[in-house]
Amino acid sequence: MAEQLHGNAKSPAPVLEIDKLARRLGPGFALGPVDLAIQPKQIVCLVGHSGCGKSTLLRLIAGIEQPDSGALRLDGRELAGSGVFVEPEMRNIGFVFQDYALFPHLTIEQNIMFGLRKWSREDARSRVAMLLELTALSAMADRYPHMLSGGEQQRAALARALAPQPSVVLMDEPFSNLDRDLRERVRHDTIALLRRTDTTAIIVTHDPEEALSTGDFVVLMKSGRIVQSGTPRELHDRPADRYAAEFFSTFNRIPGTYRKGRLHTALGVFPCRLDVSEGSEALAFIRPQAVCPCLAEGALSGSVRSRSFRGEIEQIELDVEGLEAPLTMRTTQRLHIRDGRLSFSIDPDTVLAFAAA
Ligand SMILES: Nc1ncnc2c1ncn2[C@@H]1O[C@H](COP(=O)(O)OP(=O)(O)OP(=O)(O)O)[C@@H](O)[C@H]1O
Repeated sequence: MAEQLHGNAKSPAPVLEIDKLARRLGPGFALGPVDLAIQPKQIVCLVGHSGCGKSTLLRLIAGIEQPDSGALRLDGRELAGSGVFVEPEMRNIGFVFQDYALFPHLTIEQNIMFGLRKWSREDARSRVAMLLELTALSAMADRYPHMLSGGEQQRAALARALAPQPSVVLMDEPFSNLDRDLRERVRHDTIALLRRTDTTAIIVTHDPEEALSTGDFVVLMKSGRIVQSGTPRELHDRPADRYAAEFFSTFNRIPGTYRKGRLHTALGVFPCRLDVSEGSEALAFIRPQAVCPCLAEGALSGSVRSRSFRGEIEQIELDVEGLEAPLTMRTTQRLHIRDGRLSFSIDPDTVLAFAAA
């Protein structure tokens, strides 16, 4: 009992509960069933390649699409499922569209005010003033959307979504319309604003790095299903399968044979747990940064095929006896390589193993 109480104290009731939600779109694509629980104040990144169903899931949560089956609860209230369907405008959910979708004929202040028609005039005015201030748009309150830069429009769209104090804000690729330099800054400011306002947010992105650096919790999708969800570190360091591993990182894939809890390869023997029979072929996934140059001559060495200096790091391709493909190494060290040969070691803690099939 004590354990249960402790467990409850650690994880508060989820804001949003998605229970076996499913939706078929035409003959070619089926989403789900998807299960997900989102905690208060969490920033969740929904990530995956184009067409995996991220936007469909977001639209189902928003109520723009109706599910074929499953249930959706927000703050314990049923939004969809068992004959219930709450219309989008009654859901208490904010939405920031990829193209921001600001009303062109309204000023920025009027855009933010739009969702507050049921508020008293005084409360609405003070809420809008506060959001203009928080998004550094006070000086632009009377401008129309086309008179704002891309970054400013993004902030205005976020302020409009936050105005009615939604339980959750959904953002569909909110940074993809911005050029690279601006994207980094706008992303930083957006996350800071979401944190300052204690907002629960679901952000869709197809960029693995953006997902890892932005989300408290990352949900990786493929073909309408969730492949893995967890903290950014869990997904990066302990991917559930090859797909998840290769989505977030590049690897050297080294063939080997599985025997007695170890993977035997041309680069050494690595302890691992695989659900395959003794003697099966398997692959060691070795990150380029886990291949470490040794100054002294070591047991492992290779001849340098190519070097590519990239500023902070150098990438080196090595031909190693026993390996068909070159081994990629990334190092921050400044190396003086003599005779075209380099000794190296492998950090075994970061090596992953997967069945070959
Ligand atoms: N109205 C529709 N009718 C039929 N198929 C659809 C419809 N809307 C989307 N699809 C298909 O459903 C799949 C998932 O689309 P969705 O927009 O959810 O993917 P996504 O992961 O958000 O992709 P992207 O990153 O490119 O926006 C795609 O294959 C798409 O072609």
